[in-house]
Amino acid sequence: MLELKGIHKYYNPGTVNEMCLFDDFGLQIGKGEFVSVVGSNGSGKTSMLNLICGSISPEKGSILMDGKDITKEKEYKRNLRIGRVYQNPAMGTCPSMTILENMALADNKGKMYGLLRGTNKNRISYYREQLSRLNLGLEDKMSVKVGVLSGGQRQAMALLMSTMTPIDYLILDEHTAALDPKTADLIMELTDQIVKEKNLTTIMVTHNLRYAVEYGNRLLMMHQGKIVLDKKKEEKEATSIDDILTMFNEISIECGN
Ligand SMILES: Nc1ncnc2c1ncn2[C@@H]1O[C@H](COP(=O)(O)OP(=O)(O)OP(=O)(O)O)[C@@H](O)[C@H]1O
Repeated sequence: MLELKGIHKYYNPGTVNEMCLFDDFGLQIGKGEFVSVVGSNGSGKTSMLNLICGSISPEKGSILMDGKDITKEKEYKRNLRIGRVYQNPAMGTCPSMTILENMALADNKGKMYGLLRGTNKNRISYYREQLSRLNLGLEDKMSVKVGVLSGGQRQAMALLMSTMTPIDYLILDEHTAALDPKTADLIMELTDQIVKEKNLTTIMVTHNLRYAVEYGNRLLMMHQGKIVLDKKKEEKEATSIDDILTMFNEISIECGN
């Protein structure tokens, strides 16, 4: 279980640009939940993910992972249990390294001298097997530099790499947003497969309402640092894209946009 309790988050505190994003924000995510998060621009979705991953700290409040307070735990330590895929495919892979080197690096996350240990024969055939799941032919291009791959190919690799070590949580920050519709569908299918196979507790921020409705078992909508909609299981299944759009429109009218 992941818990955010009484979170207060300010940006630029003590300056004329001070902005309070979260004022007593709370959220509980149960083990194995796959939560889709939608919301207006600037509603705090990425900030929430950054707080969970430890990329930013709250001014007040606590973050608990399976009952343990991790509020002060460093990002690199949390990352041993969390996999994260970003919107930009370049974020999850290293362009100047080969596919093989990238896979070895991901495989050895958190270990010392990762690259050397990762290049033994058994592991290479494991990487080949994993890459072949993508159906992109990458298993036959292991010595090619990742920088020459397309965005979709890189994102598929980023997803594979972020879930290679035994993690419990998967954080997806608009991870299909930079991809063409067909490739985005492919990455979404792959995501769903991996989440189910590894029973990962997943938070997926997306502006794609179809994905938000079709995938996962819980749907959150955020607005101005608050959760304004939280639908679980059957209630989520009964929610349509039109329902979410209506809610978006109501929020916009309230804001005068
Ligand atoms: N490092 C920062 N410094 C100052 N303000 C920030 C910083 N990061 C985010 N903000 C502000 O916090 C608010 C929430 O931003 P955040 O990126 O979390 O929203 P979001 O819901 O992910 O938005 P989008 O859908 O546009 O990606 C915005 O008003 C943003 O300008």
